Amino acid sequence: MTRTDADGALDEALALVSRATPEDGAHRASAWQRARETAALAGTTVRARGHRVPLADALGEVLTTSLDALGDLPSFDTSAMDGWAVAGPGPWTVRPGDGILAGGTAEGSPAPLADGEAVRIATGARIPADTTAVIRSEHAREAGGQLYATRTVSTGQDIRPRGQECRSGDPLLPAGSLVTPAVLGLAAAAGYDELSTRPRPRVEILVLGDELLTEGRPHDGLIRDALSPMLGPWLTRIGAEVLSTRRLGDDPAGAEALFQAITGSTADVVVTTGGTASGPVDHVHPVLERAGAELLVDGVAVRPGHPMLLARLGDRTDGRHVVGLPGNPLAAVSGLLTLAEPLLRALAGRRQRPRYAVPVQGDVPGHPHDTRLVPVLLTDEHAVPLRYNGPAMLRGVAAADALAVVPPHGARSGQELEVLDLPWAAGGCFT
Ligand SMILES: Nc1nc2c(c(=O)[nH]1)N[C@H]1C(S)=C(S)[C@@H](COP(=O)(O)OP(=O)(O)OC[C@H]3O[C@@H](n4cnc5c(N)ncnc54)[C@H](O)[C@@H]3O)O[C@H]1N2
Ligand code: MOO
Repeated sequence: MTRTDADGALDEALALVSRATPEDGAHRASAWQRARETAALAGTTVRARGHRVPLADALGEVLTTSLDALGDLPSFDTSAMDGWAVAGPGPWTVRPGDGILAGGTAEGSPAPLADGEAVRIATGARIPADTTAVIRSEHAREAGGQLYATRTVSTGQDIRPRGQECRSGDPLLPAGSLVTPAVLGLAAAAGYDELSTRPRPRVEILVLGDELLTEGRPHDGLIRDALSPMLGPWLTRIGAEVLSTRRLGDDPAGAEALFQAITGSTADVVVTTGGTASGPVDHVHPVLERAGAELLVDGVAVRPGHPMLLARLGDRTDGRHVVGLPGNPLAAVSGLLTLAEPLLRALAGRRQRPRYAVPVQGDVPGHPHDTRLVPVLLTDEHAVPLRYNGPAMLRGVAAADALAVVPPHGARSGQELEVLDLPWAAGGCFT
């Protein structure tokens, strides 16, 4: 998408989502799918950075330039099998000595074969000049210094010719490709030591709340902070570089610290938890307003998680983003999947996750107006909803493979529901 297209689409999305005026005045919530699109578009408009990194550090990043062949692959004619290199029709006279092994030789190229000559050769070894075929060891018999084929030999068999996979300069992968373990292997095979990639988006996590304990059992109205241990690893799994996770209080000093953290952060995305609702110590909205942030999403018609928000500081191309996750733990997961993941994927230059649907097992109750995200187990045939899916509960999601997207009014048994794989349950999670 060009900048202009992306800008236009973002404008359109924003016009639809912000400041909607429902008759009941209930909220200005974005529709769930629209909120995801807005988050993705917000990331798309940010100008891409690039860096060159050693191969291992590029895993999970996206190529900023195409991966072009630095030379021919294979770079020499290669034996595909252990056996014999032969020239011309048999039987052949066996060349004395150890044969040709994979790897370099002190003498450089192996000596050419004379017509009627055979030499032992290993898989991956260089083919001597004038070889016409390789015969697998199990398809030949050696007797009295002569080699006899036990099967018909066709010209060129079991020889991998130079350049079979690619010629120098051939594009192996386009810019924008995700660097997977297979890409690392290909890049190494092609002779690369470094790759040009887009750095992972940097994220800072701010966990708000005075009632949070960092160790021991909950007691006396205090609860354990469930989000600090969860969000860093989760965001890392979806491709972010997590710079820090800090806890801030709900008091005025906490609000000031939040303002300083949001305005002074060097991260591409600040993720906050808690303080998104309208309670007396819910500081996120006032702090964003004071910071001059633009609210791109202010509430989403999804349960749990409806107070989630997305804001931008600065302009579209260089701006930084704030994702405000609700404090209820499953509501925070909902915000992570609805806003943080699409934004981070776009900032990383990755395509959005492919959408797919699975029939649900059993009727699933719906919210009258809002989408529900419900933890499910995936079987070969069904998405099976799990209990303990309340906003304050992690028991369901901890046992789940995915979250099912349940439309307003619910779903009937067998109805196809979109599912959002959790990063550890789906294939392709290597970061
Ligand atoms: N008057 C209204 N009240 C509430 C609304 C509303 O629309 N109007 N929305 C409710 C919904 S829905 C949610 S979700 C929460 C969102 O609350 P906040 O984002 O402001 O979060 P807090 O009030 O700070 O905390 C809510 C809840 O979550 C617990 N919490 C917070 N942080 C953590 C943590 N790190 N680990 C574990 N649990 C955490 C906190 O103790 C509260 O129980 O607001 C509703 N209220
Ligand atoms: O929707 Mo709240 O987000 O119920 O937990």
